[in-house]
Amino acid sequence: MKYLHTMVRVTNVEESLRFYCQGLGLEEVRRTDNEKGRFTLIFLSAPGDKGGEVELTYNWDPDPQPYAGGRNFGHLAYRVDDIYALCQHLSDMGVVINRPPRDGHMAFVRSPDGISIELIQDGHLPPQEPWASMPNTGSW
Ligand SMILES: C[C@@H](O)C(=O)SC[C@H](NC(=O)CC[C@H](N)C(=O)O)C(=O)NCC(=O)O
Ligand code: NI
Repeated sequence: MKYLHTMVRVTNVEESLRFYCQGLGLEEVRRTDNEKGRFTLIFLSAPGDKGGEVELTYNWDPDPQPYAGGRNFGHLAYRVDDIYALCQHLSDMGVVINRPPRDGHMAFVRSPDGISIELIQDGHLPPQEPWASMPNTGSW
């Protein structure tokens, strides 16, 4: 058995690609438009990591039920090279750093649709300003 992907439903393709690609650095590997089902699937993966993909599902017609994550879904986790630089980049793009990387090891942000994303850097780094003093803005 091989892990393939995690599917998340998105309400806005452009905003989602701005977050997942321009923000996190994922790349679009393929896309399918389904005229009959009236939806688009966009598969993203981290550069050089053909293992786990994220499948963004965009339904062309608004869903009668707003997408509200159940407590049974936790997060998508990525190992990153420089957690401080990535969080600064995301913050500069207007992404809220819900849980700043105080210990230089782990941070949490959310996608435009509220999907929790865990960022992990191997090895603990000393706290670096300003993240070390940044309030924890998330409800974790
Ligand atoms: C391509 C393969 O990886 C899929 O996941 S297709 C699964 C299929 N997706 C859809 O029909 C997308 C549109 C649908 N309205 C939706 O929002 O899911 C499917 O069976 N989806 C049902 C599900 O619960 O995943
Ligand atoms: Ni799928």
